[in-house]
Amino acid sequence: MSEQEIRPDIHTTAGKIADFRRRTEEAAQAGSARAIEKQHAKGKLTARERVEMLLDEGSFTELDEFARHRSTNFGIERNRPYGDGVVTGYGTVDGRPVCVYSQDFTVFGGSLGEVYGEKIVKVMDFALKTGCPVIGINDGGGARIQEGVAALGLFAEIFRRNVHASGVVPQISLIMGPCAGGAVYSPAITDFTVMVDQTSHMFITGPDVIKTVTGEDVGFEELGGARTHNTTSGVAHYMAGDEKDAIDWVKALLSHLPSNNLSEPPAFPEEADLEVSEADRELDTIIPDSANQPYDMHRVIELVLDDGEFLETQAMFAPNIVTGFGRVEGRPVGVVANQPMQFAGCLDIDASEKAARFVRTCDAFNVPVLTFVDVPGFLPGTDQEYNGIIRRGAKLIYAYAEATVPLITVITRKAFGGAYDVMGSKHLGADLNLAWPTAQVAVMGAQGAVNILHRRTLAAVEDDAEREELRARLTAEYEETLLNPYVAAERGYVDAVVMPSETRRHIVRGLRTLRAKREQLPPKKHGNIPL
Ligand SMILES: CCCC(=O)SCCNC(=O)CCNC(=O)[C@H](O)C(C)(C)COP(=O)(O)OP(=O)(O)OC[C@H]1O[C@@H](n2cnc3c(N)ncnc32)[C@H](O)[C@@H]1OP(=O)(O)O
Repeated sequence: MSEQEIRPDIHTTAGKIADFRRRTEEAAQAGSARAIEKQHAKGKLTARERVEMLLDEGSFTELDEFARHRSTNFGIERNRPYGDGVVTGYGTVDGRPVCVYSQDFTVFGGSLGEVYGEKIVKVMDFALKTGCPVIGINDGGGARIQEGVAALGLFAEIFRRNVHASGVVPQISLIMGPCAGGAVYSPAITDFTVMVDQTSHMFITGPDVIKTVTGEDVGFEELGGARTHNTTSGVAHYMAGDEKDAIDWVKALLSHLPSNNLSEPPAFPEEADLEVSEADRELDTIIPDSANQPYDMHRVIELVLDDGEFLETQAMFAPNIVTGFGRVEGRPVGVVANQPMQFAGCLDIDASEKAARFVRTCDAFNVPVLTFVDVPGFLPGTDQEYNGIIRRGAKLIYAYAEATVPLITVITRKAFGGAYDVMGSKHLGADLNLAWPTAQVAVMGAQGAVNILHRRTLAAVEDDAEREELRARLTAEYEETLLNPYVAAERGYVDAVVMPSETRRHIVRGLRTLRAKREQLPPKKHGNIPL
């Protein structure tokens, strides 16, 4: 290749255009061929391949393609790739605008320096100004060591924007490689975090540091892999099988969210058939005769949502409560539901925090919340008490009580004690509270109540058979008096007792009417949710 072909004459228009083309080409191939090969060998896509997969074909407009670092430490000035290791810009997903940044592990291990950070800050500011979601694709070694405090400063600038954007535009983090040290706090502040099984890791301190400080032996996967953060820590909302699965999930998620807090979630023009269908009738037989027998709340949710389609969030974490999105009459709804198949549907710390955050996300983004209740109470135990079920369980009360989006609650079976109050009760501000004839709204179940109320009477009966006969009579008396939905209905605490098969119809009509709902909380700087 001649010297002229490599360096065109930039004193001519043709030369300037050729020079521009050369630079663009260089920017598109910032990582070395070896680094890209290593990336692919790990089953990972490059930063640009991921952006292409996420956005509608041909919709991506890149920003700061020619940005380069200005650092001089440790010889880094000899390597100044265009883009500085992060691809940023905007495009569309299903025709709706989004902003995106994608960390490039093939350049300085995706580590964040000053210029790289400035690029992310710029695209976040752009998203805030234009009111569109930000999707961050994380795959990097955190703060760029050579750039020291400049890198740390830019991380904090990103955190500040994450906080300011919170509740204004949806923020979604895809973790597709390492995300280590303080860098984890940007995804942690965003609304949803998606991890890929085996290839993504999040941790504050890595296995080597842990070994040195605490002596614990733990591998990357066990410490901060996708499974760990989906099942144990609750940091992640979805565990994807591969990168395509992760991106598909994010697209489905976006289809349930508005572009920003001032707009409505996207709706399909559909009119629900309000006739009771065969599928609806399945609900009339779903509750077992025995109060202690579980049933799958997923089925109830599927039978109420359009086409039975439910996008579950945090499915592997705190499975005693189910959260996720679906549609009713073409419009997105958030669903919160106790799951009798896990811990009998009891509320515990993890379930309370999972549901509280979900309700607040729906409220921030104008998504109505449907709550299905079958809760025997809070999970007993010293583990729960010592770890703060009092202050952490309070978050769910807080979330429901401050929510101003339409709230519809359906009590399918148990709604006992404080958990009745917590789970979207009328008293916390729900708009429509329905109960099935199988509902039991009371301070506690029959066995516990009889043991407390009639302990002395029962103890006074010496003959075992006689005592059990009396216990059965007292239990039946309690069940008939209090274990039903009608005491609550008498007081208007439930607005209607409905046939289970008519639930969908009631929800459709309720949501239609509640579209006009306007509610405001007292003006204040901000509340003080028990964190
Ligand atoms: C507020 C935020 C504060 C923070 O971010 S504190 C966290 C600081 N970062 C870290 O402690 C992570 C350091 N890096 C690592 O542990 C590992 O590189 C990591 C991310 C697990 C990836 O491991 P591997 O897949 O084995 O890749 P590798 O080590 O060969 O790295 C590939 C190339 O990337 C480079 N790199 C990785 N992290 C870097 C960093 N933070 N600053 C500057 N360069 C970094 C690394 O030197 C290597 O470069 P090269 O290919 O050998 O030229």
